[in-house]
Amino acid sequence: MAASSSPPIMVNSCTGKMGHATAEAVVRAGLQLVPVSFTGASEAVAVGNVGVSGIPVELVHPDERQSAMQNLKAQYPGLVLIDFTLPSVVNDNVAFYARNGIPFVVGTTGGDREQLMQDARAGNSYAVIAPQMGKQVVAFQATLELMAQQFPGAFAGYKLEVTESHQRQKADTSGTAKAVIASIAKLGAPISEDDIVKVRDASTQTERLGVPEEHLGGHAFHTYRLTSGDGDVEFVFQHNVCGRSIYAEGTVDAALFLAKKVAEGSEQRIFDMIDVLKAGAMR
Ligand SMILES: NC(=O)C1=CN([C@@H]2O[C@H](COP(=O)(O)OP(=O)(O)OC[C@H]3O[C@@H](n4cnc5c(N)ncnc54)[C@H](OP(=O)(O)O)[C@@H]3O)[C@@H](O)[C@H]2O)C=CC1
Ligand SMILES: O=C(O)C1=N[C@H](C(=O)O)C[C@H](O)C1
Repeated sequence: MAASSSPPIMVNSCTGKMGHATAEAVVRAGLQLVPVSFTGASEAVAVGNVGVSGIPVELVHPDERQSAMQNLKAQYPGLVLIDFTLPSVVNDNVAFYARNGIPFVVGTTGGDREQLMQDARAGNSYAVIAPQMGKQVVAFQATLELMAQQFPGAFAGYKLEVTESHQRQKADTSGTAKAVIASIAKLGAPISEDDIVKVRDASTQTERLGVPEEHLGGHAFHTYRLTSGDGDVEFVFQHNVCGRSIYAEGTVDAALFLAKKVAEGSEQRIFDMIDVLKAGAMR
């Protein structure tokens, strides 16, 4: 494997909101953005390319991606892929990356997560896979997980209520919320993923949750409320994010971390963002 502390980075898809923000963060970090991006079959492809910080990035239709991949592997040794696509295509993409033996970072949520992990493992892939890339939110997740390990059942008998609010177009239930309830379940207050309340309408977002009008198109407001059986005690954990730069910066950290792991020939090959944070690899 090519050793690289400064790997060429390809972002799929630069036509999407997170993909574009991440590609911009790659450029901001002074790293080499591969000027090619796999994208969906929508009309965006008709445009042929998309500009990222003034760099024209060629768009590749799913039908063309295998032949493009051959060229990219030859042209960009040490390549790291980043995937911010859609829950409906993430499994197919991960299987494709794994088949091609390229290290990858997956921020895309949803899809069949068990299958996704299975495909990454079957390909013996180097990968960072996480539903949340924002450093401080990852630290919160890590803290909850530590609390669950140290004090399992500490919240037994408590009732958990979870609300997540995102931009109208978000198809799936928050992957972060799903991960957080898995930790809270170990603390003794389990709920089903179906019980997570999804808010997607603008009036509830602005009037009830306080989402600023200008961030209706890009926000992630999460509230986890734990109430004791008798109603006398309440804990509320909340993280409210406007915009996408917190995730884009964290994703660049993940790509650099992964390139280092490849260069070291690390035995562990699959990581999450808690691993990246613990390694002190988040700026
Ligand atoms: N881990 C984290 O920290 C974060 C994760 N996310 C997750 O990232 C994902 C993307 O979110 P967001 O950017 O808002 O979504 P968008 O809808 O803005 O972008 C999705 C992009 O995927 C493209 N796409 C569709 N099919 C394919 C394909 N087969 N190959 C490559 N690209 C394809 C679409 O292109 P086209 O229009 O041509 O179909 C579109 O540009 C979601 O799952 C979201 O939950 C978001 C924020 C943070
Ligand atoms: O789609 C988004 O925007 C986000 N998705 C991730 C999730 O599903 O948890 C992370 C963050 O909430 C933003």
